[in-house]
Amino acid sequence: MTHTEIHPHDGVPSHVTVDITDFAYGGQGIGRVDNHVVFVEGAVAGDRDVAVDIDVEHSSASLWRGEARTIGHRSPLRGDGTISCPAAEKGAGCCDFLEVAPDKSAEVKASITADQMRRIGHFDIEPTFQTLSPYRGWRTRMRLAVDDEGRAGLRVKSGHRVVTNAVCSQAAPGLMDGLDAMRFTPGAEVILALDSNGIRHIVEVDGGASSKQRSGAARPRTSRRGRRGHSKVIEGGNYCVERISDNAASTSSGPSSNPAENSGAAEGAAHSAEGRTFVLPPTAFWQAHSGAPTRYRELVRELLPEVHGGAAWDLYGGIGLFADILAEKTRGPVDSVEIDKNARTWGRRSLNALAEFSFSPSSIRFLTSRVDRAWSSLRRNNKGGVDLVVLDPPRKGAGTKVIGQIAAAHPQAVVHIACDPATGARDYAAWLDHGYEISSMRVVDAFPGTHHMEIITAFTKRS
Ligand SMILES: C[S@@+](CC[C@H](N)C(=O)[O-])C[C@H]1O[C@@H](n2cnc3c(N)ncnc32)[C@H](O)[C@@H]1O
Repeated sequence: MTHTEIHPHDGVPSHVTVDITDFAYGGQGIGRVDNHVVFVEGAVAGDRDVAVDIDVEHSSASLWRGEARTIGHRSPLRGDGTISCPAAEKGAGCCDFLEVAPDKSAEVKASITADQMRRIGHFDIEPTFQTLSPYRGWRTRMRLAVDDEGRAGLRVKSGHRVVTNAVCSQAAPGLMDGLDAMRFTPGAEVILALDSNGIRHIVEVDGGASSKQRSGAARPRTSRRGRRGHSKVIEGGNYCVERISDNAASTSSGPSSNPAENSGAAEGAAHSAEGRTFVLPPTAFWQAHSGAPTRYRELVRELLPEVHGGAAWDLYGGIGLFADILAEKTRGPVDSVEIDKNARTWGRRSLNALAEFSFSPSSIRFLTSRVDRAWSSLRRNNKGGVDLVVLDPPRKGAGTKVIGQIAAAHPQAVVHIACDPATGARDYAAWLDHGYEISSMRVVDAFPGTHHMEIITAFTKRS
């Protein structure tokens, strides 16, 4: 049923009643009123007779945005409402997909992915989907903002206000405990990491605020000033570690109620994946879901063929989560390319800690470079060409130019991991344009309770 109501403002009504037919990538429900598309927060595809308060300020003549006030008939995709997030209830922009039933979430995300592939990539596909346990308490890494009073918390969905004194239900047990009592530098950011030994690492890094905006505690000694959202890892900062579970004995300097007093060199956080231990700074990239590193390694292993005597690239490689798998597959050289200059040291250290190898550890080379500037080194290192490629770019994707450059080296098989279906669709279409076909696309519900997902796609060269 559709129904528009009263108080038109520049042609945009203040209330409508709609049926919700689809999901937007962003988690909102989509309904239609005549020729108008309505994006509805809090609505789920399949809801009917949804009364919507329209946000007139943020709507245009053709696209209206609003929030569900009441749901006439609930969608079968809805959960029973028993899962909640205290931080989201206070306005934090964290858990924005809790209306969808946990056992339907992966399927819904696969259909959102298929929709993005069709609209942006202009190809049809039905991805398979997988869940990842646990559904709540899965996040081992968090980046928090610090408010004017030095309290750390999550930002509200749209805006800069920081939600404090509320735990996000994504957080692994203990990750956010006791934050209310801690004080940090106003304007800074706080990284929390819970490692596989049950050690919590708390690092204060520069949040990009000017010194005039700061007050109170001293600046982190070794941090560099950076823009918010800048992709470089900011090193140093005030740091403390503490043991919050009985999994292992801690050699930490904490606990402390004031991490700002615990300035010191960053120790590594130990994370395990498929039984392998990777040690890396808490500020470096590591997959957020506790089960993701193992699952992704299993998928990369499953989706790539063995090419003994070949060569491989692990692009956007982090500390080399996939490099040893590529080395096993090729028994030849693997180049892991990563922009973070610490990755080489920590990647090598983690590799050297391996007790057994089915490959030569020296065959894995860590290159510190942007991927789009690594071609001459990669060509020099791989005169015989490359056979296998894993690429795992950040949310903005690799871009069509980079895909073209990889494709020019003619790898026979590629696994491309995308955490955004829109940029993923653009990049995947570029592979199709360069003579590759999709042999498998898996959507993993790796960010449960949020609208995010991970898409792991295998391509093979068309003969
Ligand atoms: C999604 S993470 C994947 C890391 C790794 N594959 C893993 O799973 O642990 C993306 C990585 O790309 C790195 N990165 C971002 N932009 C880059 C670029 N232009 N060139 C090389 N690495 C980049 C980031 O520092 C980050 O480590």
